[in-house]
Amino acid sequence: MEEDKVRGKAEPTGWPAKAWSLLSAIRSESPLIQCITNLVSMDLMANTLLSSGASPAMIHSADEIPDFTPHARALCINVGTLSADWLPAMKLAAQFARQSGKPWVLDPVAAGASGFRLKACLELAELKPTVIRGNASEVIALSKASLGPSKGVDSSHESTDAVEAAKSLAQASGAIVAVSGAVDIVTDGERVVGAHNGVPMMQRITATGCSVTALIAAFVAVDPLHALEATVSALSIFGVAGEMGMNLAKGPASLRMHLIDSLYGLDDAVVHSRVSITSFS
Ligand SMILES: Nc1ncnc2c1ncn2[C@@H]1O[C@H](COP(=O)(O)OP(=O)(O)OP(=O)(O)O)[C@@H](O)[C@H]1O
Ligand SMILES: Cc1ncsc1CCO
Ligand SMILES: [Mg+2]
Repeated sequence: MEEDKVRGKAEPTGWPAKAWSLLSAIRSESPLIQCITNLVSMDLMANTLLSSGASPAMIHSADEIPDFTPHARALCINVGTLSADWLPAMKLAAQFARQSGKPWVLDPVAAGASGFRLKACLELAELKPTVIRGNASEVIALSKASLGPSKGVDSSHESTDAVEAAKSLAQASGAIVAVSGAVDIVTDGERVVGAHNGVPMMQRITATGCSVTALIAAFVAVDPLHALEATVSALSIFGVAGEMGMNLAKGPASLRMHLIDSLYGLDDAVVHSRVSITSFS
């Protein structure tokens, strides 16, 4: 009973089967995912996508976007090391993705850290992202359109503190909103679903959040009509890879390696026994 309150209601609809079928689709279709991301995350993000079976391309020049973006199956935009000269390319890519009917995912890194960053994130959120994924502090800042308190790129809040902020951001933007943390929360503004996988050590590796945002783009690429289900599946699968990796890791650096290996090696049996997704409403 007590556990039900904390973890949500048991899910009868076969989430592990859904997560496995989407991961299998990524492995067989190898969707091309364009990433415009920060300078810290490029390596881990590209390797996360490759180990899932997707095909990453870290292409950010505005000169290339008209030719390239329409060929990508999905786009990931991350503002982590934002500067004024990158923002127009981000907006242009988002517009090309929309025009070509492709999903795109926004990671509003440190949205509350400065006025420049907050304004940029709010402008990007107006370009109709399919999914917005941030940590709790980022989602609260974006939802309230206000600065901090912020530890920069790390969260000062728990994901469960951000449920109402996530719902109102989803309603205002039309996006699925995902809040990462000990429990990953995903909402379309009405439904709220939680993924309970992962290990705390994942917070000790920079860019795990950025990388799971790109993984969400790959999951949404293979099931664009069910973005909420694809988003929660991606978060759960990444968490399962973290759990499996943690069995072999000695600390953050080796977890980084084993997480990638584990994502590559996930099989039907592990996914079915480990994926833990529940509905909150
Ligand atoms: N306490 C925790 N227990 C289990 N998993 C966690 C925990 N905290 C974070 N995670 C997982 O770690 C990953 C990164 O989430 P986090 O909230 O740290 O993102 P972030 O702050 O955007 O990270 P970054 O900016 O470094 O990319 C997610 O997959 C999330 O589920
Ligand atoms: C550490 C850091 N600083 C800007 S982006 C980034 C990666 C994690 O978001
Ligand atoms: Mg982040």
